[in-house]
Amino acid sequence: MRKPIIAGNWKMYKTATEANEFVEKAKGLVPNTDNVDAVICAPALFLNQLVTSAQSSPLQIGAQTMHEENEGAFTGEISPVQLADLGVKYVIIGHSERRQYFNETDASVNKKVHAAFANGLTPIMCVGETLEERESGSTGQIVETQVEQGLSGLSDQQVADLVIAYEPIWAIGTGKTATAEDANEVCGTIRKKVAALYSQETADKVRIQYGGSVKPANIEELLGMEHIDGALVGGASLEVESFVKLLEAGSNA
Ligand SMILES: O=C[C@H](O)COP(=O)(O)O
Repeated sequence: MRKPIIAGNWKMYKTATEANEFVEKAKGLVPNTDNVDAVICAPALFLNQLVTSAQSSPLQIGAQTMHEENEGAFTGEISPVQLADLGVKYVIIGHSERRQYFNETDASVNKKVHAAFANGLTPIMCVGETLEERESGSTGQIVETQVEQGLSGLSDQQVADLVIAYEPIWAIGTGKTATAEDANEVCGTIRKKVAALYSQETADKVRIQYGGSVKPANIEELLGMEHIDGALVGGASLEVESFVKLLEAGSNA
């Protein structure tokens, strides 16, 4: 059985003070980690302080993006070496907002996934279709291509260790959630693609999250689905109370 992973993505929200207060409060409330992985992906500015504050608690800290090079003249960017040095464990790669506003492509996502592994970070690789793509019936083909290109050149072990987040773009921050059945169907398509590219054994190990308007009211149904192993959560991860409820659902899944 795959261990559920609930990851909050704070995006560009919270001040340093608010971020600290959240982690101080949340870290004592994270349920039994044998049953769920709990991650907060915070703005890069706060990673240092949050890793320190979450130390020796089950809460793990992740980044929201990174550059693919270890170092260099890339003004404003943050490297995998710098993240790993801080003690960051996870990094979101290729979130749809990065693809849409910062020109990230499947090719750059693939480079970043390799760079994350090379530095001991676990990538949360995001895939998902637009509303137009869904309506034209090309969801399966879109996510299969994103998976194939994003994973290109990885070993079986690396694929088994990474996390894939399926986020239909039309469901992000809109209050519209894919039905649990629809989300499960696409997560199943992703797993089947991993099996075709690697092996059934590897596909059975990779954890696939659903993301898009996940909240305490809908998480249980989503986690009850065969191919959904967790959630990547924006809005509902900003308040301790709702984040902890999501973790509890993960722990009981
Ligand atoms: O990374 C998280 C997703 O973009 C989902 O955001 P949301 O839960 O606010 O819809």
